[in-house]
Amino acid sequence: MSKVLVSDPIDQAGIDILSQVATVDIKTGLKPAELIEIIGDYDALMIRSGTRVTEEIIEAGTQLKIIGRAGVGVDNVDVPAATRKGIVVVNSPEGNTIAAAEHALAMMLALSRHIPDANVSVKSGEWDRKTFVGAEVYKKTLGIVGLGKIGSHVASVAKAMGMKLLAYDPFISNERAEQIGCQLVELDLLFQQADYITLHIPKTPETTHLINAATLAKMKPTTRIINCARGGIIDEAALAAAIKEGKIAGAALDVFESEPLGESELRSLGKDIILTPHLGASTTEAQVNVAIDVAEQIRDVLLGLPARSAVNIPGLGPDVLEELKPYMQLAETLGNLVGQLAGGRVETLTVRLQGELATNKSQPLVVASLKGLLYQALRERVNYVNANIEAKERGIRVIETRDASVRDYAGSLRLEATGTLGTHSVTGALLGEKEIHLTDVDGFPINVPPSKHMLFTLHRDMPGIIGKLGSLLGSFNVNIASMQVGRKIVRGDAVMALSIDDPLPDGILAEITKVPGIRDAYTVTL
Ligand SMILES: NC(=O)C1=CN([C@@H]2O[C@H](COP(=O)(O)OP(=O)(O)OC[C@H]3O[C@@H](n4cnc5c(N)ncnc54)[C@H](O)[C@@H]3O)[C@@H](O)[C@H]2O)C=CC1
Ligand SMILES: O=C(O)CCC(=O)C(=O)O
Repeated sequence: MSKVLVSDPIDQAGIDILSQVATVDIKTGLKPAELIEIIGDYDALMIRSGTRVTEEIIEAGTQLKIIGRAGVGVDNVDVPAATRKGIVVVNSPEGNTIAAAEHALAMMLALSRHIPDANVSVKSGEWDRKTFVGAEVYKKTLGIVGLGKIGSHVASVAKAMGMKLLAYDPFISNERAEQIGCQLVELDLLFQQADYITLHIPKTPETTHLINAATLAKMKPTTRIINCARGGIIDEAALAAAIKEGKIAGAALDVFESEPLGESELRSLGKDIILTPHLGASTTEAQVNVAIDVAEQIRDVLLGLPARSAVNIPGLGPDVLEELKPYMQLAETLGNLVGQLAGGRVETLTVRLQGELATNKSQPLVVASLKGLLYQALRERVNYVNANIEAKERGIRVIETRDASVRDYAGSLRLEATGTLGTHSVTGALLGEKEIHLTDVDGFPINVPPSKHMLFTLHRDMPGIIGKLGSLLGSFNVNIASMQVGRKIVRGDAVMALSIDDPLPDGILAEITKVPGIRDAYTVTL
């Protein structure tokens, strides 16, 4: 019989499901070394946010087939390490949406009316009605950063409370925002105008310290911030200073840069701050939902069935998967690339399946393309199962076309993304069994393997331009690994594709477009 280790408190409903197919051991509060010592005995690990599943733990899990995260965020799991070992990582994308949204709303109201401190005051025998005069949320402006599942629910309740809604989410369409009753605005405007700011975004390199001394300085002295998303999106030292100096009115935090919260200035800010110990998902209902959702997936995977919310491995039949696997990687890479070239908000993605891919069997490649396209927005939380729904929610129209007559390669894939900043296209194929090559960018033929950091330029094909670009990059200490020019006619327009060793330093793109003859430059990280 399989063995499952449950290392965080999980609702009994989940344990009951696991017990149908496995021996279940519940061992909470294990230290990393203790977990490493025992994990080798288990086929599955079920966690909440308390267990950090590091690469070391994954390496020690020699029998592990699946890691189940009873919740949304999988940032406490080293997903790439699990993927490398062929371990499925599953989560529950929707089981705690309402709980987290309600917690954010409760925090907003509690902060406005000083409920926690007033409660403590009465319980200690006082009757102080002066200290706790609050503010109404009615007719105030709520700025929602991240209009996904939780942000959208917060929006609909806040609307009913008479609040004006601004939102910032670069991956959501205006139509979708309007449906929810929000006006999409740039982040700076949201910071300047909002009376309340609530964060509902993942923690990514782009969102880390999104709230910092500089952005706090843009806010009104009456602004209150709520973070029930992830610790680290707010620079806690800068927040504490801003509250102390009266630059903003207060904050309510459920999540912290380091959890459990240790010594922190945040604890000393009195009634202007509310702190809860990562309780967003802690409702009876949500805990039942996520426990069932994840336990069912663990049971299925242990029975050899696909998982419905795998964040790393598609829930497709193994035979189809085996055949399409190299092309799935191609589709994801092209989706990620074309999304970054298009920039802004993508409205339409056209996927053309060419040559031997022009069959119904290749449909998963459309999903894989979408997964790649959405990677910048959702990181490891977009998967083959939710990519379609996530695209639909963002108002992205997907057009699928087939052309069996294209025979340059056995099979190739062309993606075209149209968005608020224009249209871009990329084509790719496999060389040999699985070596990915980009064969066309924006209609210009090239033949380069994608690399982690790339730079593309659109320029006039004229003498000296390559040298100038090379010297400019050199002056910024950017090392070029390879470079290729694609052109249709001599001295016409051309595309240059460069693989570079490191990400481009800030500000250099603007310098590149100042080089005479270079019209546009794009940098991507794959
Ligand atoms: N406190 C708690 O106990 C809980 C916390 N969470 C956290 O709440 C957050 C939101 O969860 P969901 O709404 O379920 O996720 P979601 O994926 O439905 O929504 C996230 C939204 O953020 C947007 N986004 C991504 N990068 C962005 C950026 N740089 N700027 C603005 N928007 C950006 C995405 O387009 C997406 O619409 C996650 O971080 C999740 O881990 C979720 C449940 C419980
Ligand atoms: O498991 C928990 O209580 C935390 C939930 C959470 O943060 C999430 O689902 O992302």
